[in-house]
Amino acid sequence: MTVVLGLTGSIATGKSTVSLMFDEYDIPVIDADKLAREVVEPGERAYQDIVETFGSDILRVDHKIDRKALGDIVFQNEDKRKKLNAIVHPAVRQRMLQKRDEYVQEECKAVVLDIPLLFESNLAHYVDKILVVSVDEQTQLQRLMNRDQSSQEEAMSRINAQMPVAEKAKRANAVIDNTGSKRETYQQLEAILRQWNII
Ligand SMILES: CC(C)(COP(=O)(O)OP(=O)(O)OC[C@H]1O[C@@H](n2cnc3c(N)ncnc32)[C@H](O)[C@@H]1O)[C@@H](O)C(=O)NCCC(=O)NCCS
Ligand SMILES: Nc1ncnc2c1ncn2[C@@H]1O[C@H](COP(=O)(O)OP(=O)(O)OP(=O)(O)O)[C@@H](O)[C@H]1O
Repeated sequence: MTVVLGLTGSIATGKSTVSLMFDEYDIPVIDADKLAREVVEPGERAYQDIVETFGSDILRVDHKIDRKALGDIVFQNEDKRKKLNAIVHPAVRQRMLQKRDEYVQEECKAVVLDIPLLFESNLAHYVDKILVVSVDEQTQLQRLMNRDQSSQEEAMSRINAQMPVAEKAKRANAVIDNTGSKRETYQQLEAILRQWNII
């Protein structure tokens, strides 16, 4: 039986960093952020809906969606964010579950669903176990600003668009504290996967 692992955390707490570590164990990862980029490519249904809802000002000269411009809109305004979510999330969910089922059919030992909004979007029932990647708020803010070269204000508006990571940690089956080095994070992941008899 394939164990379906839900990997989550809050923005910039280290989900992508941890998701890369599953490679080491040949455990496949389905990345919701990546699927969310695929479903808004020109020609896709969600692309059309986004242009109709937000106008052509959010398009680049090559007609692709200007993610920075759209992000500036939706992370400042909850109603607009909900509208974007309502367009993008159903398409992401459909692709994610299709991929999950393919791995289950292949009888993989485990498959990871890397979903930033696992709790916010009530997706916990799609997975068997939930792993939350956590850091303290100061580290989260600093890493986000460094990674995205963003101001404190921009970073805070993104952080505030999600459930606090401490809240997510309370609902997890296991928590990885990613405040230390990547090596320490890797060791925690390994211990959890052993405990769950996945490796
Ligand atoms: C607003 C958009 C265009 C900004 O794109 P950008 O390339 O700047 O960011 P990216 O997609 O890489 O997301 C970075 C992180 O932001 C956070 N985030 C993204 N969307 C949301 C959202 N709707 N609500 C809360 N947090 C979000 C996640 O932690 C994500 O890992 C994009 O995030 C988007 O289309 N979001 C809606 C779809 C979505 O919810 N994706 C997240 C998981 S499915
Ligand atoms: N243990 C660590 N030590 C130092 N830097 C780290 C560590 N873990 C992650 N980082 C850095 O912090 C930033 C955020 O990490 P990452 O992109 O993995 O977060 P994320 O949770 O996937 O973010 P998002 O929600 O935006 O997808 C990245 O620049 C990453 O290189």
